[in-house]
Amino acid sequence: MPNFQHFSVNQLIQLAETNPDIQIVDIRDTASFESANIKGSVNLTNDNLANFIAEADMDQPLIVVCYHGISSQNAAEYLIEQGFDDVYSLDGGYQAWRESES
Ligand SMILES: O=S(=O)([O-])[S-]
Repeated sequence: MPNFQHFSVNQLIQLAETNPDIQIVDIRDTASFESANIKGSVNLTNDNLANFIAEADMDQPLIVVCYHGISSQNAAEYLIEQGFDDVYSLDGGYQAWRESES
C-alpha cells in the first residue's frame, strides 16, 4: 500500500497549474470552509465522504487540507486505505495557503 506524502503550498500551486484534474479536499468544518477556501476544493465531511469516495477518480492526485496540516495526515492515510493512489497532506494546512496568498 502506498503512503501519503507531504506537499508544500508551493508544490500545490505548481501542480494545480499543470494538472487541472487534481482534487483538493478540505476537511475543516463547513462554516470555516464556506467563509474561505482554496479555489476548486471540496469540503469533505462525514456526510459526503462515502459519496465522494464512490465518485472520485482514485488515479488522480488528491490533496487533503485541514487547518494547520495535522489532522489532514490522518485523513490522507485513511483515503489511501480507501484506494486512492496518490494522496498528499498539505503542510501547514489552509493557514499556510492563506499566508502564501497575502
Ligand atoms: O487541522 S489541524 O489538525 O492541523 S489543527
